[in-house]
Amino acid sequence: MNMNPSMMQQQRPKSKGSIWAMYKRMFFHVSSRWPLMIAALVCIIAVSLLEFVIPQLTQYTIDHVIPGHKYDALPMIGIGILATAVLLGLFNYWSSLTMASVGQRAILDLRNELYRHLQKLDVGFFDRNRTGDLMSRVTNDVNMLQQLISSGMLSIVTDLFTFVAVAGYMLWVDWRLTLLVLATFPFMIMTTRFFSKKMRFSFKRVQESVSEVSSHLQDTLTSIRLIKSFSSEDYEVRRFADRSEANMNANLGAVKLRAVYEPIIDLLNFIGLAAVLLFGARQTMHEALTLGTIVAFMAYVRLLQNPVKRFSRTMNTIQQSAAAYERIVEILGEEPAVREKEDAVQLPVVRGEVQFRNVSFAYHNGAPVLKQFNLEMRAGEMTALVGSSGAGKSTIAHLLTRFYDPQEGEVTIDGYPLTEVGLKSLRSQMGIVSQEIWLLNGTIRENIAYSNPDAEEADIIAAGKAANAHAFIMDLPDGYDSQIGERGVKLSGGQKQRLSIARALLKNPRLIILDEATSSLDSESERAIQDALARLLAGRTCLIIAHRLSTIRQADRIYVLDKGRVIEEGSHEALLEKQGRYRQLYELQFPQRDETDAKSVTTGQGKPAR
Ligand SMILES: Nc1ncnc2c1ncn2[C@@H]1O[C@H](COP(=O)(O)OP(=O)(O)OP(=O)(O)O)[C@@H](O)[C@H]1O
Repeated sequence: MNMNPSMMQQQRPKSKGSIWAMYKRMFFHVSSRWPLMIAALVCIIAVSLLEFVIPQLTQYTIDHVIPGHKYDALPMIGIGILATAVLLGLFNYWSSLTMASVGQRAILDLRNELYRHLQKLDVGFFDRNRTGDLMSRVTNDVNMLQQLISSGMLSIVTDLFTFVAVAGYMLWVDWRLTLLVLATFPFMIMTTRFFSKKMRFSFKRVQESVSEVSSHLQDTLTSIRLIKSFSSEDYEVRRFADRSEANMNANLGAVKLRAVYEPIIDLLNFIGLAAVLLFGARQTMHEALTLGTIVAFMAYVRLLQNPVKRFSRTMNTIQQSAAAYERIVEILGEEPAVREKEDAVQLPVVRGEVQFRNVSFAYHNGAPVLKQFNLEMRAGEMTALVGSSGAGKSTIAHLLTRFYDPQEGEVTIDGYPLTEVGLKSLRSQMGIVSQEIWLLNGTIRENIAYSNPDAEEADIIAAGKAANAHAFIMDLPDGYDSQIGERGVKLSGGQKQRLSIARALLKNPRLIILDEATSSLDSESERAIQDALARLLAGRTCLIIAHRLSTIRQADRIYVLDKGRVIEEGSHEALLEKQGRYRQLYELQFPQRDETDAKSVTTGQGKPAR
């Protein structure tokens, strides 16, 4: 079941996505790099102080150098301005560099934290959320924060420092003129507060629309064969265009807000400037101020307004980051439903005795799948599950691997409840060969060794041979180093299956879960797979989800399921004799075969070595 990003938000408690919380978390990520931060701060202070020098030199030139005809002071003033400009450049360069390196490190940490957290979440979480949306959060949303840290954070600190220093100095020079300028600030704060909320909302829409685009890409590019086979390219192009347009509209909405907000701040700045000019001109005419002071004061007003103007632009980045941050904390705030207890027992090597006791289970918001379900698997035996599609067979395998926890009842292995044991110690003893074959982009060797990364080359080849895969692997141009493509697209169905068997063999698990493929293979590869499977199953406890009854005649115990309940149970022969559901299913699959024939098959011939 998929849900869009806004659905994900409705489900969760409202996250504390405030700007302060965002800064606190980002500060936590950079706190260990305090020497670099102090270096950046020193540079910032130096920049702010140096900003004063040029207006001071201007005032000195107008008030003293020009009236006094001090020609010999001019070269020194020129050198002073040049030196200040060079130092300003250097300190700006150092502060940008140090803050960028601190910021990039924080982003790296955050992205890794997010990915680590995603890896901890349970399978149910991934059922409910779209891969494209999650990808967009880890890439696009984290990138948004990158902007905040590398440029936004620096400019806020610089601007704040400059603002306080300049305002303090101006108050000292002429408090009345300064108060005139500062009178416009409450209006700026009100305007900023008004727009910041709207901007955040608008940026959230932008980020969500990006995630819609990303989800669509993920869905369709991974299903390109489906699209081609139904000739639905044009349909998908139209759907993509709709999502792209929604993204464009969301972006335009954000731009519109910014386009209104910035001119309002500029207007307030001009009002402040005009007030200083008019009042200052009067004072100068009354000779209460020197011409140099008023010129220098106008420069200070600019210095004071620069950070305000810059801040109004940074606001954009801050709100964009805050919207992205909200989407990131939504995931970080998500708790895994399947969790390992702190005092979890590390499971010793198991015999493989499994019990399902009164287990009831439903998927998230779904109808009950298992109701008061009981099942027993004996160590070293083969237990098979049969039943109509949707009866709950794969669900039983999911509960055994603890991909999900049941709402009622318990599942135990060798008497240990699964909820009490370490997840790694449980899953490391299980091998899953599923009808949906999970392969990663990479080489054949990497895919086989995924179950045991420390495996020796000889073991990998032995697994390949035991899985009847060695011959086809050696026929490939690069043998075990051949690339198999995304999800193994370069391999046939049967080859993929044999690779997954080789991977399970290399793991050498105590317990095997075989969710049998329904796909019909040609008889040669079917025999190759059956042989490989027989080797995999030999000597282990096995749970087989059978679609073809021919493969489970040799099972020690067969459970027949219907709508999440066991309706029959026993050996193949006993179940055939019952003349119940199993027999019905059997006759459906083998319509020509009579009972005697069926029995003769089950009692010997064709039974794989176990
Ligand atoms: N991840 C999931 N989220 C929600 N519902 C699910 C999920 N997986 C399965 N279901 C539902 O649970 C029920 C049992 O599914 P399950 O896959 O266990 O059946 P099955 O017996 O293995 O079927 P089949 O033989 O077709 O593979 C079905 O109704 C299915 O729609």
